[in-house]
Amino acid sequence: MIKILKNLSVYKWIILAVIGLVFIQSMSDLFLPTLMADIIDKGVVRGDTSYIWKIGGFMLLVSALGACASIIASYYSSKAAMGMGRDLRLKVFNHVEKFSLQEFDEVGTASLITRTTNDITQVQQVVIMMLRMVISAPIMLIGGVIMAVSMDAKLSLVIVVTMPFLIGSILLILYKGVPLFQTVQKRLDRLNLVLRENLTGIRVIRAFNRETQEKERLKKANKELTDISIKVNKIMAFMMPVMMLVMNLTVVGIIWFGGVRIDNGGMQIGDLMAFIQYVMQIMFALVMASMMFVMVPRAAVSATRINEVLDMKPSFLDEGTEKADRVHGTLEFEHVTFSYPGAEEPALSDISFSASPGEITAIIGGTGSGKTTLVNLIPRFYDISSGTIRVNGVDIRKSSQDEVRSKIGFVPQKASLFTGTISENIRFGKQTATQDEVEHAARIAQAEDFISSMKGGYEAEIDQGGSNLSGGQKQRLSIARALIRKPDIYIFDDSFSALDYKTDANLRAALKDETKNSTVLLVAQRVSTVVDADRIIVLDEGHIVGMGTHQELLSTNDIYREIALSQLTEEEIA
Ligand SMILES: Nc1ncnc2c1ncn2[C@@H]1O[C@H](COP(=O)(O)OP(=O)(O)OP(=O)(O)O)[C@@H](O)[C@H]1O
Repeated sequence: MIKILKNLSVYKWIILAVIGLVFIQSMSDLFLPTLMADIIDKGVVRGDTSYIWKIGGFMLLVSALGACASIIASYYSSKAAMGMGRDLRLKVFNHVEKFSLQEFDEVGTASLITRTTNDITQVQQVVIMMLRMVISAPIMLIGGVIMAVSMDAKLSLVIVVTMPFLIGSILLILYKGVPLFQTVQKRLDRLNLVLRENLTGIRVIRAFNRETQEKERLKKANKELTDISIKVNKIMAFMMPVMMLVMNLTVVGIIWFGGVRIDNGGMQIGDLMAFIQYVMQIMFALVMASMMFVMVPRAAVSATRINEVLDMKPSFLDEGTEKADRVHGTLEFEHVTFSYPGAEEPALSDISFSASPGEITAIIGGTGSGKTTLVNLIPRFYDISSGTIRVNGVDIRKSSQDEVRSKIGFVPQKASLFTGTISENIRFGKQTATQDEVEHAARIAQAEDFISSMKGGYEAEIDQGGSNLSGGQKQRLSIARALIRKPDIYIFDDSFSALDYKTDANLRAALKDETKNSTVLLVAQRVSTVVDADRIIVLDEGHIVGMGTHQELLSTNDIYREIALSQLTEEEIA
């Protein structure tokens, strides 16, 4: 929590102002009962109206000052807390941006979202409370005790008796409630996860008629969160009644014993009324403090969750400085082995090959053979366990990730687009691209026809996740986005599978010219897509089990022949 609060340091002047204002407000609150005692004892009892007017006016002034200080303090404390929330969200987001996919897998996207939103809001709320109460509660407590004792030390014994009850019951409630806060946040994570899966997977859920089961799943996660929240609130709900009970009993005790003291002539009526107010202030200070004790542990849980993300070191550092431009358009894998964290077997073992400019290297293999894993290693989404990968003749660990990625045009297996226009989505690959470049990329990616048939053409809006486009259209835009960069290395991860055979063939033909000075890595399921490749790598369970041209592999590689025969006729193969 303290670590998170350090983020407030940029607002130190605002905080100092809040502290000053809260101090003024607390002092005026402490001063008022004494003035009231004065009015009663010297004005009301003696019938001195001018004294009542004089002190009454002064009381109004003091309260006005206190009220102004309180309003301005509220404004500035909210400003500091909200500012801190904004900064933290940005900080977490920027930090997460540096993560490799390994860290994403570890924390989970749903949890990252909860941590950046709900957890930060929890901390934000507690900061507002803290700024207001951290100063005023001790002042009111200590000031109240001093004033009460100075008014009547004997009567103060009543507080000494009741206070331990109050503090004891608050501690007991906290002891029961606080451990549950962690569970509340975890269950919120879970609810977010189920919600996210449901909303993003709505088509599949409907197609498989899984609505009922999914509703049940959501109901369960929702109920679990509700149950634990109710449990926590039930415990916390005891707090107020217990405190009010003790407070009211204390007041009854004071009136009782105070009445006796007034009867004996040891105390004046105005003093008793002021005394009651001071005791109320002491009790309220304790109530405020206990509210802090409820909110701080909850926010501390959130702070820990935020810190977990902030403290998470990317599994590899981005320390390389070399320029990746020794031999343009080349890609080399040298004895590369890679295992996912926690996996028993490596996903890729001893992968070696090299590709030169103008060449197409295709990767083919069964599902789960490691094709996507292999291409994900090139932009350094994951770091390899051993071996070397060279892009443009430079070891990717010796260059910065930005440098390596700037040389790559990556088309992922699942086309993901962003809200915005078609041309904005294509320009995602190169911000500075001209309209001609955008159109050229779209033409090569065989996207021109469908773009021009859309209302607004290149300025047509794309819905969230590209939901108003077909799978093949999304795929073509995602290809255009990579082409526009004119990179040294093109990576197509099974990017042609959503295209019909004709478009697939046209696209590959158009690409040939475009990629003369680059190297192309092409993951494919269809043999027809890879027949013209200069080199086909056959992957099986993470191993290269064959490498060569279509014809070479047909005669030498059983696995490749099997794949080819399952898809093409004997004539097509020949
Ligand atoms: N993020 C991950 N964490 C752990 N294991 C993973 C992860 N991604 C993939 N794997 C495992 O690595 C292996 C290779 O997966 P990969 O996605 O590379 O296969 P693929 O050949 O691309 O398959 P497909 O053709 O179905 O896309 C699989 O056994 C898979 O279970």
